[in-house]
Amino acid sequence: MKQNPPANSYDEWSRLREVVVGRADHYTEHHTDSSWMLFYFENVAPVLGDTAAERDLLSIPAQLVDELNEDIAGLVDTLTGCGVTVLRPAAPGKDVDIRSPYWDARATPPLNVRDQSIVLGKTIVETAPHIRARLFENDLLKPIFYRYYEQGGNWLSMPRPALAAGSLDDAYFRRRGVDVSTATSAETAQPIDGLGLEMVFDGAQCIRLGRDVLVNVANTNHDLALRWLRDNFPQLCFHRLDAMADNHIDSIIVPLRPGLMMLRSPQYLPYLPQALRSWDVIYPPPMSGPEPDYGDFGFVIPTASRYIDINVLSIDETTVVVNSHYPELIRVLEQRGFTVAPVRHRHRRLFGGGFHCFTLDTVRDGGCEDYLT
Ligand SMILES: NC(=[NH2+])NCCC[C@H](N)C(=O)O
Repeated sequence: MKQNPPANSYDEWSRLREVVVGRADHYTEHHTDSSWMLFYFENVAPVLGDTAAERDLLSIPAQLVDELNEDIAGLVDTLTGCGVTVLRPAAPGKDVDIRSPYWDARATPPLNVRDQSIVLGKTIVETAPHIRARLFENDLLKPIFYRYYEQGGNWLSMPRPALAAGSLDDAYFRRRGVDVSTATSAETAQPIDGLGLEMVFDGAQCIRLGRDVLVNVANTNHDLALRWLRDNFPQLCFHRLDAMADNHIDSIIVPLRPGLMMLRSPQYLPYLPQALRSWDVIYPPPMSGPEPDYGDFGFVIPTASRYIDINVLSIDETTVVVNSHYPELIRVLEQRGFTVAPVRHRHRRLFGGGFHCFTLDTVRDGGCEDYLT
């Protein structure tokens, strides 16, 4: 009988053996409470404007969810066809409301499984959610995490944040003179006496390069998490990227193999550790296709930027899964000698993620190597 391997995932590019692919069943609402608004502020503020505070459940047309699920099925088929074992979270229920002593929220399905966990070598780390609606999302991955634990892997969790009123830091925006009061004035949670800013952090704020891990730190919530990572993983070298983005960085920097990365634009080079700046860079080509037209669906808002399509998933150092709706990038990668597995992903801007976000690579061949010296 085939023995399941323990988790082993140190980088973003070595041969992929096992991966969790998220699921979007019943993803027909965004609960736009203050924690959601603050997290997606850069994406949604230009569209929502001052009306944000009045909206609570923002509905997503069922047809778009169905199409998303078709595209995810295509991703699963492609990965399976490439010899990768695909694992899926347990099925989320419909209209699941969750409640803590300080707030309530409509639970988010486990679609962007990159966000609430990070695999650091043989250890699965559950991170500390920013968005209240996501606090129990990982419960649906626990069957998988137990499987790896039983194979001898380690499993850690950052302290679970209360996400009470006042837990989240808006320093990233204050530094830039951006007024986030449309997000924060919509606060409906209760405070906890004496609790200040908490440790709050998503796995997708990290990019793994073997022994070295890039960590985007944009505020005190994230700084607390960086300290936790350093204390718990003394064998790894965490590089602090100072506010390179509001939170996730996997639509900005995507290492493709040692010595080669994709980078959103040269303006991000100064944020990177010196050793990485000498890597060869592919800058994403302009997209010629039109933006999807959602006019017929009434009110839909983007939770990802137009750069979300650089969020590719590597199967190995020469094979990448890329959105078939971005033929310009496919061409550039092929010219550089990559084999591209194209997969259709129509609604990537509506659900906050591309193929890297929708996946959690639990087993890859690579080890704890030093690729920076
Ligand atoms: N792991 C993720 N969910 N990453 C998505 C990052 C999207 C990024 N904030 C953008 O708008 O481009």
